[in-house]
Amino acid sequence: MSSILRRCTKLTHSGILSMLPGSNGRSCALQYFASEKRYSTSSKIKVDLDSNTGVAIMQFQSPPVNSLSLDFLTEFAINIEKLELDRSCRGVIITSALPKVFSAGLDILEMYQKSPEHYVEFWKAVQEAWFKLYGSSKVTIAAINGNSPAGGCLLAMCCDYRIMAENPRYSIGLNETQLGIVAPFWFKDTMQNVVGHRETEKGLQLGKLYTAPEALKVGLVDELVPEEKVVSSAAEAMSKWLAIPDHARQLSKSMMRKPTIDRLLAAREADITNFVSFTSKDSIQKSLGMYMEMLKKRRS
Ligand SMILES: CCCCCCCCCC/C=C/CC(=O)SCCNC(=O)CCNC(=O)[C@H](O)C(C)(C)COP(=O)(O)OP(=O)(O)OC[C@H]1O[C@@H](n2cnc3c(N)ncnc32)[C@H](O)[C@@H]1OP(=O)(O)O
Repeated sequence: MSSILRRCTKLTHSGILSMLPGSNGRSCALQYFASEKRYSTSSKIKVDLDSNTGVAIMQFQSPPVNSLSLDFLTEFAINIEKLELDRSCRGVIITSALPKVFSAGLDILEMYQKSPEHYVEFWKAVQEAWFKLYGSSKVTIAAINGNSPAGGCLLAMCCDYRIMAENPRYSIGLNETQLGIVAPFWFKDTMQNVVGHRETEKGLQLGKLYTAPEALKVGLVDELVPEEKVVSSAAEAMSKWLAIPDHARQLSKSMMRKPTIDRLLAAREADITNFVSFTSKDSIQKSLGMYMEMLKKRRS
């Protein structure tokens, strides 16, 4: 990994990168990885695995805002599973290829005016993505280079380490209550495991979107770096995590996360039933419809 950083630094200093369109530290890291094995070319997510370092970079590329649709979540779970089974992969960096947004969270359209059967399928995909990422034995680092509300925040919180762009206009948090919906218990558990009980209680009730500096202060993210350095800093952090023997780190991770995973495993079906009956309520549909309208108005 340090070879990646040395190479990035060399290129930046030599000015070669500045001759490339849209070049910056972020693209340097991406270009380096891109020169390695293209792991997957699915439409919404790109994965490149560097066979020398064992580090994969997963880039979300689903315009306009990387919302977590059924298709996106399915692709995501498949990619994480594939990397999990690949013994040559030791770590995964998750980031966005789109400007200003890491992920806008669950795709609201998947929860709006659809059939109960669709809600079941969608929620199973949300659960599956969480099981795969939260339960991954690999080192997972979120390189958060844009806004990351709700489900986007959940994905980031599932990772072992979070690095966010220090842009104060970017925010992250579980803002579900602002939409009139309630984050399920395992979203809450995941947040509580990151920032503790008190901050989760405040954050969840208020549906708080933390600015990048606020997120650092409460421990929702671990580092803030200039936007162009988010991916290279993630690569740097990754090298520290990979210096620990895999078996010892993996057992420690599993020991910390197993109770949280077991809790959803035991309540998987009930959680789906709850989601479907909650989402199907007229009042919830009304709230979601109004929220989508608000997003559109804000744009115009
Ligand atoms: C008792 C308990 C039982 C359990 C019950 C469970 C209940 C369900 C729990 C489900 C939990 C849900 C978690 C979620 O993830 S909900 C999603 C929350 N997401 C948000 O609130 C983010 C909304 N989006 C934004 O704030 C902004 O888009 C942005 C991410 C900051 C980006 O801003 P931007 O200015 O760059 O882009 P913008 O113009 O706003 O958007 C572009 C188009 O994209 C559409 N869009 C945005 N977000 C979503 C989304 N999440 N899903 C679908 N579509 C989205 C937006 O409407 C624009 O569309 P258009 O171009 O105008 O048509």
